[in-house]
Amino acid sequence: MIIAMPSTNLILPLIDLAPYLSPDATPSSKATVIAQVRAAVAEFGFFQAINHGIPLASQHALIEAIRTLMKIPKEEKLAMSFLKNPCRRGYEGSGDTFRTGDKMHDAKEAFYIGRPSEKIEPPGFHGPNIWPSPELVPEPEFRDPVWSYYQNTNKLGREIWQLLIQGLGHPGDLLSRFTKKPVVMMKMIRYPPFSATLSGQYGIGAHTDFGGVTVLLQESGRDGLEVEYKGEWIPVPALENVLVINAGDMIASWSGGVYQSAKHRVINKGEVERISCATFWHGDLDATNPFIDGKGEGKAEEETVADLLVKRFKSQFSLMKGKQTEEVLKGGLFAH
Ligand SMILES: O=C(O)CCC(=O)C(=O)O
Ligand SMILES: [Fe+2]
Repeated sequence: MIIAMPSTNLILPLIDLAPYLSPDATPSSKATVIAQVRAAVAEFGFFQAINHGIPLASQHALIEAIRTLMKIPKEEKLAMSFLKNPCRRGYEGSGDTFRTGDKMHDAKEAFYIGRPSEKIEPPGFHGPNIWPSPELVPEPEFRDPVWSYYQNTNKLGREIWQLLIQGLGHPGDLLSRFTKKPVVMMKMIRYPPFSATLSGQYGIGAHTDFGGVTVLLQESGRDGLEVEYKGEWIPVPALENVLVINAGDMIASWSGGVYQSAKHRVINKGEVERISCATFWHGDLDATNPFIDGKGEGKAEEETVADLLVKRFKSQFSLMKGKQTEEVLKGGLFAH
């Protein structure tokens, strides 16, 4: 297989979040970080973050938990398939995702959890998470570290949203306008080694994230992520304790194009599997652009978070067997 090699020496900005997040942050140290984040996301749509507040032990435990889960027998994973789940939690098999325009299915496999709620309401969005039975994977080996990391990343996603909001000149607490019960989905991913992918197949094909803030943890040393910048692919190294943060299409649209939503893809060229975890921090299902005070006109401005989620699902699963797609859509399911 011929892989286009990244042809650039560019690196994504690396931002130290401590002067914003630490208890002794001052208005001026916070302003510096707000400006750095605004500049990075306006230019690249992405940045790398250090001193982000997620303990290293929590990151390591999560990576191990994902590795453990992915090793259980295939039929046990398929029994938890997200395609059968009424609120799109659970297991996505290799080959389940196919974006319109792609030549091949993604090689990755994934497992989703989200904000848990007892009731499935509305169908397709909010509901309980599913977990492997403790006999199969004891809770300390999956459920506990995953839930603990989810809470950490959920907290960080909120902070990043506030940084971006302030970068547009609004008070950070504008966030409360669209986050009463926000959709915050976490996708734990395994990319097979290069030798186990088909010729021409990507781990995850080029795409933009469609929603709000994405916080990505990569297993350190397992490179593979590339971000498009002015027609070139910038490789993003997988560094220990460095998170990769990016804005989705909804932020690009809500910000009137100030922030970019950049295309990115993953090719695992290594001879070992690659583990990563992306948290997608969106907003309330009925939220529309909070920056225009409900006065905006035109389709893009009226699109709700729920509309965007459904649209993405339709485009990613367009080539699934017809009947299955219909059933899944009827249930209001969607995917990232
Ligand atoms: O695994 C990665 O490095 C990127 C994942 C990603 O882009 C996504 O899930 O949307
Ligand atoms: Fe992505």
